Amino acid sequence: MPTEISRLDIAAMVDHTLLKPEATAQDVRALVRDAQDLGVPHICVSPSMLPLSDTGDLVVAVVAGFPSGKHHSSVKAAEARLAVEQGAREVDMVIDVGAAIEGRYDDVEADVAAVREAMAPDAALKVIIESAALLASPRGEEAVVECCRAAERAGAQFVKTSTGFHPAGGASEEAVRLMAQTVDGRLGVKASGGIRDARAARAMIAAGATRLGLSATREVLDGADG
Ligand SMILES: O=C[C@H](O)COP(=O)(O)O
Repeated sequence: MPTEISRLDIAAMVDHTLLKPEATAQDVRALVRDAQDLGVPHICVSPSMLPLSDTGDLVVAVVAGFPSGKHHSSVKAAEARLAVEQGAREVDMVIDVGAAIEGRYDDVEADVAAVREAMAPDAALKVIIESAALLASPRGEEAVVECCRAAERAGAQFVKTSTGFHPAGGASEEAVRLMAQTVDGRLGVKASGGIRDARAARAMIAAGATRLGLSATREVLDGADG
């Protein structure tokens, strides 16, 4: 295990995340305070929580088409546009996983492109491919690789493993490694879903993750001390 990955290294990669349906405005205020207290640079929240105040230097990410990805592309695009207008600097969109399972990668690309075009050029787009569901599907690794390629062709800045809400599971080292090999440094790779301790976080970074989506940020960072 690469113990040379320090707490600071991990913290710099974290999107401190609150996407639970029952989240309140008070919970989001606590998320912002936690992020500032823990020294993480980004937070990730649901669209209805915007606009936020008193976020200081925090980069705000908002999800679109979350969590099913089964929204019309124009709806995902409208969510992304509004989020950026309301102060988000990053958008985490969910693909239509069923389209990928059917091998309709051009449709995946068009969906991502619609969202990318709706966003200001300097805002970053992350594309959630629900890697555990794709790896469990008949096309397996091909679907992961082709979705990463579709995201890149459509102009995304990151590929992201998981919503954290899919029954197939969240991030795995296998998925992160495959995604990182596919984008080969041209895009970032965000590992998210089920990362609960420092050991898992370090394993994801060693596999090629450049960003971590965590709701258990405090537990992960506390475990990375020393
Ligand atoms: O996008 C981020 C995920 O929803 C976070 O998942 P988690 O609650 O399993 O850390």
